Amino acid sequence: MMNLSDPAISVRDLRVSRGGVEVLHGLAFDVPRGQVTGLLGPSGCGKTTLMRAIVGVQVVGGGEVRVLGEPAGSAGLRRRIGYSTQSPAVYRDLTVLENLRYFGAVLGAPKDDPERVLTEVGLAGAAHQLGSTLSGGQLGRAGLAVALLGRPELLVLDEPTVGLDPVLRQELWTLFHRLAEGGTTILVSSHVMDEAARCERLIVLRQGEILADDTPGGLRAHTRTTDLEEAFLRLIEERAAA
Ligand SMILES: Nc1ncnc2c1ncn2[C@@H]1O[C@H](COP(=O)(O)OP(=O)(O)OP(=O)(O)O)[C@@H](O)[C@H]1O
Repeated sequence: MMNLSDPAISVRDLRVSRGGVEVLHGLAFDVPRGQVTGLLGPSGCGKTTLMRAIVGVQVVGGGEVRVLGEPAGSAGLRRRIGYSTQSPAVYRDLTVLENLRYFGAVLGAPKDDPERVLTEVGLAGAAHQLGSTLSGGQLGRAGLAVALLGRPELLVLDEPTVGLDPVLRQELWTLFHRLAEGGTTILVSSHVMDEAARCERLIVLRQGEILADDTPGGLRAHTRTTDLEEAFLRLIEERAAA
């Protein structure tokens, strides 16, 4: 049995190779429940690979990944995790609403869930548009809507705010915090450090290693700067000096 105080995600000595090259070099960290944890780091540092390992679709070379008390990839976790990727799988010849009804049925989500999630991601106005006609930002939100179907306990969101205007970005962050207040655990990646301030906890990755695992406040205090972009640079300098 799992305790509510147990971490939602627990990673130990995780090693992953892609295309014959090791891209995650023995990561270890926990993600607390009911919080928004940001996975931050530059393009190519391994964020997507790490998320794939957590949702159980990545072959791992070593180590342990436990999610909601079970080994990553367990069949029982399928409906408990919502995952949105950077290239959302949305059928182009179905409308947004038809897509959500289809995925909702596959997941066994409540009948009115498609309408609920459409409103939550601000896509109700595009409900009857075909997948093929969506803009990049709309497509991303459609993928996010799919991830919200069935109210999963854990949301793993790969760069969900890329390409969105500031108003929409703000709305999505408000949604993430509202979901977290309701007990949902959220792991969200971003390559822009200004989004770090919106997270309750941060895991900063660089070249397949963890540079920091802290709160935004802790990171600012440790690096003696209020600017998280600057904090990132100081962490790199610190690592180089060590
Ligand atoms: N199929 C693959 N074959 C070989 N190398 C790969 C493959 N997929 C990813 N990589 C490499 O693994 C590393 C980590 O990639 P990953 O997609 O996890 O990074 P990321 O931090 O998510 O980047 P981005 O923010 O640009 O999406 C990169 O160096 C990438 O080039």
